[in-house]
Amino acid sequence: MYDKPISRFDFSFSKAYTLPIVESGEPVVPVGLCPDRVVVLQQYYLEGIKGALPEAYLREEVFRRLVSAARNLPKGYRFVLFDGWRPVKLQKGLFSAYVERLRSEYPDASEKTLQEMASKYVALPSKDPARPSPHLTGGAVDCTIADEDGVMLDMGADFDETSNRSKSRWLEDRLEAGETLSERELFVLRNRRMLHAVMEKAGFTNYPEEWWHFDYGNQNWALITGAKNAIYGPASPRFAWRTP
Ligand SMILES: C[C@@H](N)C(=O)N[C@H](C)C(=O)O
Ligand SMILES: [Zn+2]
Repeated sequence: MYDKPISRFDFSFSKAYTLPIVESGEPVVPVGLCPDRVVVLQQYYLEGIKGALPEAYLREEVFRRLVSAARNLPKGYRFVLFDGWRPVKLQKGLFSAYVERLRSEYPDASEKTLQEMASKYVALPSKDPARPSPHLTGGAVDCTIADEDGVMLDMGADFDETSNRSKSRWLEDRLEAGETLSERELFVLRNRRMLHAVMEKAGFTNYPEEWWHFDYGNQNWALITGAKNAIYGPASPRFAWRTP
């Protein structure tokens, strides 16, 4: 069970952003209404990041696919959703916070270099209809799995950890290189494979630098699946009284 290796993909945002988008017009819906399968833990709201909201939102089909993926988890297990749809203000807040962190680590690096480095872990903020940041489309999901006690599985790297350990294939690569993994690492490998397998079965693709980030319907997804176009451009939930 869960012994299929996580596949390799040579991903690049610049390639993904060249793909056409044929917008489906599907609504962006709240996620908190299916807590037996998906627990919402809005990490950026909890951390007080500007633009973050207390509820999570996804395109309707993405939400349905996430719920259907949860049905393939072991009994009592659920998804924990750290983030879904993002307003551009939040994408900008995350990007600039990370650029500032990198600036203090690399004081001599140019602005262009810092932005290139930052975009490995936070997509460039953009609501350009031809190249939107993935989370602005409502088609990107940052998630993990919790067991029947509500404890998150050990994935070997924290959510949003900016290190090599976050690579989805971190342990696959070490195994392929002939390394012997510890008991804990074998457990982590099985947990990552479980997450990957259930998400892939539900039609999601994974961003190879982050074990927690999955896509459906946006340009990242179109690049990895070979679909001729993405179906989600930038979108927003309907807020009658507020524009985020
Ligand atoms: C910030 C992180 N959780 C994430 O979602 N990164 C990807 C690259 C993104 O911003 O789309
Ligand atoms: Zn993400």
